[in-house]
Amino acid sequence: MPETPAPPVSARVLAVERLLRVEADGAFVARLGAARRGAGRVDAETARAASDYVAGVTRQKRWLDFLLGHYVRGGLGALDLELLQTLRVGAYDLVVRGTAPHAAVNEAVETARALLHRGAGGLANAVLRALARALRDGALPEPSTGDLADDLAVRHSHPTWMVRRWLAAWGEEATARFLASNNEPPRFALRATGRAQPDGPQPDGPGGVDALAERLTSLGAEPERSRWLDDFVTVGRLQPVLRAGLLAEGACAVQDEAAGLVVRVLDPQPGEAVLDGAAAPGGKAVYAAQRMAAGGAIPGGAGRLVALDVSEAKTALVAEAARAQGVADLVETVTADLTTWTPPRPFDRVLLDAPCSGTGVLAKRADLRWNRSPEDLRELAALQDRLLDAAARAVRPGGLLVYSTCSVEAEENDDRVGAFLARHADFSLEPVGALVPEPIRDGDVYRALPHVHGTDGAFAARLRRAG
Ligand SMILES: C[S@@+](CC[C@H](N)C(=O)[O-])C[C@H]1O[C@@H](n2cnc3c(N)ncnc32)[C@H](O)[C@@H]1O
Repeated sequence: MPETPAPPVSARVLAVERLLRVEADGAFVARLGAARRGAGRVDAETARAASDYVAGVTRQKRWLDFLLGHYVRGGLGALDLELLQTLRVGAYDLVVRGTAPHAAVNEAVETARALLHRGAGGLANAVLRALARALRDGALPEPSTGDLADDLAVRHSHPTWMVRRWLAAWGEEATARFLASNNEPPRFALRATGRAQPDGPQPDGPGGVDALAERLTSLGAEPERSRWLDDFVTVGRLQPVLRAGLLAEGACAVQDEAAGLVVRVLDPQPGEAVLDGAAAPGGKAVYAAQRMAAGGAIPGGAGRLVALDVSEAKTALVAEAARAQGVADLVETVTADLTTWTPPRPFDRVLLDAPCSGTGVLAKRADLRWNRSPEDLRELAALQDRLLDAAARAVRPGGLLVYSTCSVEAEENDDRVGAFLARHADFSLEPVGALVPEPIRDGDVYRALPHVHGTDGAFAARLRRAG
């Protein structure tokens, strides 16, 4: 008997199944997506559409639950979990994606029936029709608790404790813009590696960016040149880039412009000894090595970048990226705990891209906002101080230490630099100056903010050791 092929699964059903697993296991959204692909009954387009739903609903769930709570008698707590997720996907379709109400409601009814029973379909129909009517009439419920932090947190779907901190630091207008930007579908930046035309002549533009842009255009990826870096482009969707194998081939690397600018702040030079003390998965280390290689001939083969990370599995990723992008001979990987590691020699430049809360990358890491707590910030600050002290021991007299994070919290950025300088009289803050474009500088330091610069959030400071 020939096997009957399994019926295709709809993107919304697949999204609901994945959302249930996210809630049950706390599994990271991106990895979940990867794990389900290739299961047979789901084609690539359906899997991609489901991933978009999972990321979007995960980001917006506080706002979606607030809306749905107005139309579900007895409250959301009484619903089957499958039905709750189905309603979230339906509400996301309606209020965020702007899917036609008829289609959004029908899809939700079908999803509820497929996963539960007819009755669930009826409830989905009633709830989402009521929501669609409110949307049509411009009468969506708005949070109004009288507590601005709480109201903004619900409206923009963030934890209240985070919003309270940003309000205190930045005020209402900037906070609201930041929150909104964390819910925008992110654009992805790609760094040209000089290998976009491996068999052709030396490509034009820094890092062969023109050749890369040409290839991306031919794939329909619609690249735009980066506003901040002459060797970066941005694209709206990564799928065509992945499908064409450009990453595996080493033709480009996925790296946010904000991360690329940290390497510009480090400004590694050919022939120097450079340490990246928290290197995995290697985006900055590999870019730094490429800048060193592109900067000119290395006298006597001197000049190497040591990429150190505490995680052995992740250090392997650095080596892999260095190989794929053609700088394996410049990058030496080391698996060690930086706080107990003895540097084999003094380094001209040291980068410490510290573990952090990641509040600058909330748009890309859909689940991150729900997995952080105020205690994390305190623990991270203590770890950042220990790592900074360890990194400082590796810097030669007269050498440079660059401290960076992908956080927007002063407690992880400016305050750590201030505390470091108070502990280390032999270091002083050196302005980043023209190493990064003027609009993305903040006094002496580099600070990228998603709602201001359209990049991830990031911070970097140059700390010069006295000679
Ligand atoms: C923000 S990530 C680095 C990202 C990397 N610089 C890049 O651009 O791809 C921080 C890294 O610090 C590493 N790390 C944490 N504690 C460490 C320690 N004690 N010693 C060395 N590395 C550590 C983590 O494993 C993690 O890979």
